[in-house]
Amino acid sequence: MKPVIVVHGGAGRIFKDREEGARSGVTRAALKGYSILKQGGNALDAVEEAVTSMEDDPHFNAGCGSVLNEKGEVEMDAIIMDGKNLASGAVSAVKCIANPIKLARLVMEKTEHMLLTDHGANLFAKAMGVPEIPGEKLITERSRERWSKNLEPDSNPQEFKKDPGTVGAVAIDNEGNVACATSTGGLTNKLVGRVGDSACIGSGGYADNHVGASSTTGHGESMMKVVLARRLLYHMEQGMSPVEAADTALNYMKTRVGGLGGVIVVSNSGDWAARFSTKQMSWATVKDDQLQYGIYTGEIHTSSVAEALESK
Ligand SMILES: COC(=O)C[C@H](N)C(=O)O
Repeated sequence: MKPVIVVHGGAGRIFKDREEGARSGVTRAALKGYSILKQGGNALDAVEEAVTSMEDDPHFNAGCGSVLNEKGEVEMDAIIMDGKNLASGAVSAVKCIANPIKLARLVMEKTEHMLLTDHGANLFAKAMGVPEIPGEKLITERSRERWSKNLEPDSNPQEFKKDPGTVGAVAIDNEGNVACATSTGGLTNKLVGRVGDSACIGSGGYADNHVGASSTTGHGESMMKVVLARRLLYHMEQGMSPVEAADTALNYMKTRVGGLGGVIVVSNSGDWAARFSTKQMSWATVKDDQLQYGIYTGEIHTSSVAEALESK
């Protein structure tokens, strides 16, 4: 099987001054994940690496750069899933951790559980030797500014546009295993303790070697109502292509509950899609040593991996 990776850096509205940062952040993440796959690495390692790269990038609403809750703190959600055996691990409302996706992987691999939340997730991090960092280190000037303007959370899902930047990745490796990973700071001014789709299996992501893997972004409560990540894989099981399945699931979410969002997906035969019902979503993919990326509907830039690495 030829390896493929697809990543997203969040659906919503990306302000002009953030576009270049979002494009280079998603391409960097896709190239990092792909280089693991090219060296024979597995899909789980590739999606973890890609998401870690975007958690560390302050352009995105995940890890450093996360939006702030009503009390001005960062609380993050993340999930990772292995399509080989349907194992998955997640953390929700976790604080003071640089890379929630790594903690989610530890939940998957080192516990009998699938989701640890809030204080329990931090206790587990401590037990695993994951360093706690001051919460301030995750806060950027921009997220503080947006919080202090007291922007309401996006209670109207149809106008979902304020907090792009959730990150995610899906991949298939040369053994045909698929995996997904998703990580977010959630919604600005959310209530303390609010858990969104990105920590919930089937909503924020799903991976099954029998069909493929998906990672989602958008208005979390809407995505949870329609179980977006699993829904689109069902459509593929029913015979749709990744593009048709993604559009059908997004359209259902829009018409049924009025929610907007975006998805990335890779099938177990290596076909992929990056689709969104919001104005924008940053995404990038590498397949056959070719990088493609974009932000607006219809925008697709293409270059070889070699060219892309040279210009980095
Ligand atoms: C683009 O923003 C998001 O994806 C937010 C995330 N889905 C949440 O509701 O927590």
